[in-house]
Amino acid sequence: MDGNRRYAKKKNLLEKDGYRAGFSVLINVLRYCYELGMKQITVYAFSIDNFKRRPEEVQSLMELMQEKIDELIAEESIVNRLGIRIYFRGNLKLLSEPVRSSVEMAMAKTAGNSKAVLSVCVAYTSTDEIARAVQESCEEKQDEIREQDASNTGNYALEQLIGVADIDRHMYMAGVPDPDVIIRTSGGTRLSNFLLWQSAHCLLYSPRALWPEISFWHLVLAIIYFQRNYFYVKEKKKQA
Ligand SMILES: CC(C)=CCC/C(C)=C/CC/C(C)=C/COP(=O)(O)OP(=O)(O)O
Repeated sequence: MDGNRRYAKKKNLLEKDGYRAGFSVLINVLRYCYELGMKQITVYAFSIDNFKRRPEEVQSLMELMQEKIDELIAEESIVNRLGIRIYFRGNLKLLSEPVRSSVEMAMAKTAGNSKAVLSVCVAYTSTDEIARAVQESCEEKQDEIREQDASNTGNYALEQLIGVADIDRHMYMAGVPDPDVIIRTSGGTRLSNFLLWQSAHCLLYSPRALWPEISFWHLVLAIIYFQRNYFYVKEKKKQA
């Protein structure tokens, strides 16, 4: 959801109002995706690198997130009306205690929704996700690794103990199908440490519009782009 601050500057708004506009667009996009039949939506809301921004900016974004999470899970919210289950994915222990509580409450309160899934990546970077998943996979196989150690043959068969499927299971994104398309707004064609593991066969679509300018038609164009390239993606997945 790139381009909120640029949008604020362009419209002569305060930075935090750029983020507010970004959140409103997220709600619209959720509705459009639902209407267009997309069942899995993942948004990159706050990276681990974003913690390095000015403390006032981080604070204001966290406050906004907390306020908006409460709106998202209100009884009559769009999320509940459409039956969307929310997951927050990332290194959640890096969040402050109040934000973490809101995030956990949102996951618990929407656990009964089953029509679609919204994954919100917060305190997330792909490299952190991969490193943690590898560490956890090793921890899980500790006993076997120790046994090999004790046998003292010097021949480690780690590739038999830890494979792609083991690492997959320990990802923050575990259980979410790999994305078909990543849409990066504001014209950038970088992944910025987002879903690196999961995007092996994924298309990247980058409309010039800033995130708060994204409309229904931008999504329709993204889908057309996907449809035109679908057979290539399908073939690549088959060969993988
Ligand atoms: C509850 C919930 C999910 C809230 C999400 C709110 C929201 C829109 C967050 C986006 C945050 C962010 C750091 C975007 C990157 O654009 P940028 O600000 O870096 O923009 P720039 O590239 O113009 O500087």
